[in-house]
Amino acid sequence: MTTQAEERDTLRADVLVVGFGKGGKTAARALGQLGRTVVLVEESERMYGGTCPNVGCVPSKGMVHHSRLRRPQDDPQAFFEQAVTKVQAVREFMRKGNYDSLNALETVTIITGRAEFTDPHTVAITRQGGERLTATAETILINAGSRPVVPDVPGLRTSAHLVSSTDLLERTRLPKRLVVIGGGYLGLEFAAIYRAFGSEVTVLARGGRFLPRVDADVADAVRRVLSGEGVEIVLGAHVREVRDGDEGAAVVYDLDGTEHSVTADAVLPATGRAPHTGGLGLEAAGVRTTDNGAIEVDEYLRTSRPHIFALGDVNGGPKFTYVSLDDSRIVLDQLIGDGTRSTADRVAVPNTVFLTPPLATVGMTEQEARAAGHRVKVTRENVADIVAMPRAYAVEETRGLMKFVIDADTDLILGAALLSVDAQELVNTVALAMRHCIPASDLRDAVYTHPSSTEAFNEVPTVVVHEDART
Ligand SMILES: Cc1cc2nc3c(=O)[nH]c(=O)nc-3n(C[C@H](O)[C@H](O)[C@H](O)COP(=O)(O)OP(=O)(O)OC[C@H]3O[C@@H](n4cnc5c(N)ncnc54)[C@H](O)[C@@H]3O)c2cc1C
Ligand SMILES: NC(=O)c1ccc[n+]([C@@H]2O[C@H](COP(=O)([O-])OP(=O)(O)OC[C@H]3O[C@@H](n4cnc5c(N)ncnc54)[C@H](O)[C@@H]3O)[C@@H](O)[C@H]2O)c1
Repeated sequence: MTTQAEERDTLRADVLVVGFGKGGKTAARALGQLGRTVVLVEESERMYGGTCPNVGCVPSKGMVHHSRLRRPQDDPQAFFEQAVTKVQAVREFMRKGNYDSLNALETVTIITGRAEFTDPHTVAITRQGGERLTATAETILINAGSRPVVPDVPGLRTSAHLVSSTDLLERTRLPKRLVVIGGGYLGLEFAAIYRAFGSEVTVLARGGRFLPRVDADVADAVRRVLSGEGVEIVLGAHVREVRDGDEGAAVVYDLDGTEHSVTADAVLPATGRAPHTGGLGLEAAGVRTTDNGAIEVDEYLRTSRPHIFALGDVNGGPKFTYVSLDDSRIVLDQLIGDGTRSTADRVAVPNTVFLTPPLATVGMTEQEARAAGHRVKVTRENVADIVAMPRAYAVEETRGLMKFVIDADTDLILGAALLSVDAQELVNTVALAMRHCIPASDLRDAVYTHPSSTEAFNEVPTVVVHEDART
């Protein structure tokens, strides 16, 4: 039974959103604009807008940008400090913009506090300082994001030199020697950023193959770019221990049966992120999780309680801002549309590792295409050799390559890997072509602006380096 005081402190809304991430805020705005009452609960006032604008995509790409502007005569520490200040100012601008744009809607109430389910329709909210209130709604959207995983390496979690990506983005002291454990998205982006700012950087990557999710020729090209910038990449490293000492942390690893050690004043584990479900009280709501700790959802993002949806990183799908955004489209379609949109509609979702030049990929690798039974035609060219793309020379960035994997029988594009200037933009055009079954020859014969990077598409699909024989 609820007491009178609890009744008074209970917020009632049509929709309750837990977490101010991309999916949650987009859905909250759309529903609020339609006149639905929405309560959005965000645990930290520093996180209005979620991970991406505060401690993720936007500040990290800001740091990529600033790191490339450093000239040899610039003092590394002073330059770095200025860059952090500028990037944090953008964060503040975006944080405020995110808050204001939702707060401006009369139908939306933002509560800053931590939400925990007490039953399938209710959450208890604990504000900073301990004040508690409750919120209840017919429909609930969970958009609680993810948390970095710190591997269970002796000495790592207690090391004074352990840093997270958030720590690195916020601190104004440039690490002299950075060791990155893990060679995925975050590891490689941060390695390149801090190297360009002037840190000595070592990436310890497990497994014998660099970037296992791309073809070996592309991975080699990426490795050459990073090594050329002075990033040391150790493949097949098994990190055994982190030992703090006077000179910093000694990161001890095995390589081919021999023990090695590298000393660092900052150690960044970049070994993946896990869905942030701890403390949500999902049991009280009857919401099931998977073996990986993600909230279990169907293709419409409904959880095991059909009135509760999970959007973004917390549902265990690909961890990208644009996927969280697409999740909001699916949920909105369930709530106010015809209910047909689902995760199955996602075809040719591209992604980019924001190196310099960026690596952008979409669809299948050459290996995957063959495994899927296609007769494959591969076209590939080094950026420096693409006559149709003088932009690479104009902007002095001729590193990298472009590669297309094409179905040799249908001429449909199966996948592409673009390591080149502007790749983060180019890949979206390829993805659109793939989604709409536009053949490679149409991409080749289209009229593009000049001098642009897209012009490369006039040429690269003609440079065949391999075609599987007909069987
Ligand atoms: C350094 C870095 C760089 C990245 N770069 C890119 C990139 O370039 N491109 C890209 O697409 N993706 C990138 N990502 C991934 C991207 O940031 C995430 O996939 C995306 O932000 C996830 O959004 P979301 O909607 O799942 O939730 P989030 O934006 O993570 O929001 C979840 C919110 O919920 C709040 N919350 C959690 N639990 C509770 C609770 N119990 N009560 C109240 N509030 C709660 C959190 O404080 C948080 O604000 C990057 C990630 C990192 C860390
Ligand atoms: N540009 C972008 O879109 C971008 C940038 C940064 C982060 N992100 C997102 O953030 C998430 C987290 O990034 P991430 O790079 O941490 O994860 P990730 O999954 O991309 O890479 C983790 C890497 O760490 C390795 N690894 C795991 N355990 C290890 C261990 N004990 N020792 C050594 N290596 C180990 C894995 O083999 C893998 O290569 C990603 O899923 C990604 O979606 C995206």
